Amino acid sequence: MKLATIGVGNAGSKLIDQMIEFEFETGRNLCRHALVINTARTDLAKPRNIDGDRRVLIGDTHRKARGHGVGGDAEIGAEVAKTDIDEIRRVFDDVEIHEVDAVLVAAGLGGGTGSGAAPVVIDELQKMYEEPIYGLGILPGTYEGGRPALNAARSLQSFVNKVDNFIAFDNDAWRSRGQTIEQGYEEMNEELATRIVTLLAAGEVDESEVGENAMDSSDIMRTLEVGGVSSIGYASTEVDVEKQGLLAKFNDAEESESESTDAAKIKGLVRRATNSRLTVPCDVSSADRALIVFAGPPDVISRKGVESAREWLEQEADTVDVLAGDDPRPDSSNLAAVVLLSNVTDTPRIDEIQNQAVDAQNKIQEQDAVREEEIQSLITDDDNDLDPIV
Ligand SMILES: Nc1nc2c(ncn2[C@@H]2O[C@H](COP(=O)(O)OP(=O)(O)OP(=O)(O)O)[C@@H](O)[C@H]2O)c(=O)[nH]1
Repeated sequence: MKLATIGVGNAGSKLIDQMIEFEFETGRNLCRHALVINTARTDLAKPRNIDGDRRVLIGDTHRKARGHGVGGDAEIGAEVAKTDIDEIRRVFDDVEIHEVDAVLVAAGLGGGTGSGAAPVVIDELQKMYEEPIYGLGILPGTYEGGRPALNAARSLQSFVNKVDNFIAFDNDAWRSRGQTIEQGYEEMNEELATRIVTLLAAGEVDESEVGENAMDSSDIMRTLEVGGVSSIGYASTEVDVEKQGLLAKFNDAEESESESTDAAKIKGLVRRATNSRLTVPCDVSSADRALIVFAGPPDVISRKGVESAREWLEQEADTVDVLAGDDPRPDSSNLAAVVLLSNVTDTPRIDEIQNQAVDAQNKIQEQDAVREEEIQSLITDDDNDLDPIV
């Protein structure tokens, strides 16, 4: 697949940057266009793989932002994106949209810029292009408190309603003990970039150059077109280079034995990917559609294994809509299986965020009511202090 990628806010920009890094390292070419949008000048300077003219600072003339971010305020995030929409549109104009299959917008939903500005950006993209728009959103951790949860709950709803599919990543599920938050983020970004690029870069190669088992970008788009929230599972294994070289010399009996071992390994890999820590924890059987990409040297991808893995996933996901295909990487020293679970409806963390957001909203309303009462009593006291008119 070929993508135009847009990072909104700090987390969104870091993610796009990390995706490009992973691409370089593995010889892929998924992100044909990459741009980042932010309200904080210092954060905008951080990505290592984005050209200077592909970084857009918004809200620098807004009295509450002034190039320093919006401090978690999603309303200001949305406001500055609307005010500076011409600037954003001007940078979009340079995107050669006919070169890409879809647009991916990434954002941290707990932040003011990510949650507020990203939906405005998506609205604009929809006005400009016919191509599908996918969202990649990071859900804030419980430890961050009510405000990020409230931002996320609101933004999630508008993301899911607007985009063609929303791929979620849960910071809570990926947090490890004994790390600072920053160290944790770095690792999480690497994990997420590995999954998203391995999945979406399948089908980037011209069909005529690869075998009939190759995954096509239209298969991925078909799986995503059901909309809703999606989750991704991943597992990989080292490839035995020696054995690959020896395979051709096997006699018939040895070949069929080795074939069934390879088939079992392929199925085992898909099982491991499905039962691994998913980008957002969910009940696998609630998926509407699913897809498996095998990325690695084509010689080690047993057809029998692919078919039995596909059948196994059909049962697990309780859907007949399961596609499987290869992303041939002849020089790779490992084989990865990525499982996309599309439109999953049973996602406990999303329910939790919604509850956390309701609590936060109630608390804000209570605080507002107390403040209102205090103001009223001050006014009344002031009235009482007035000298009687004689
Ligand atoms: N996984 C991951 N999550 C991050 C990272 N940085 C921030 N987050 C999460 O994303 C949310 C938003 O943070 P930022 O992206 O810094 O905020 P912003 O969208 O730039 O908005 P403001 O700072 O309010 O202007 C946070 O609440 C965290 O949940 C990161 O590098 N990786």
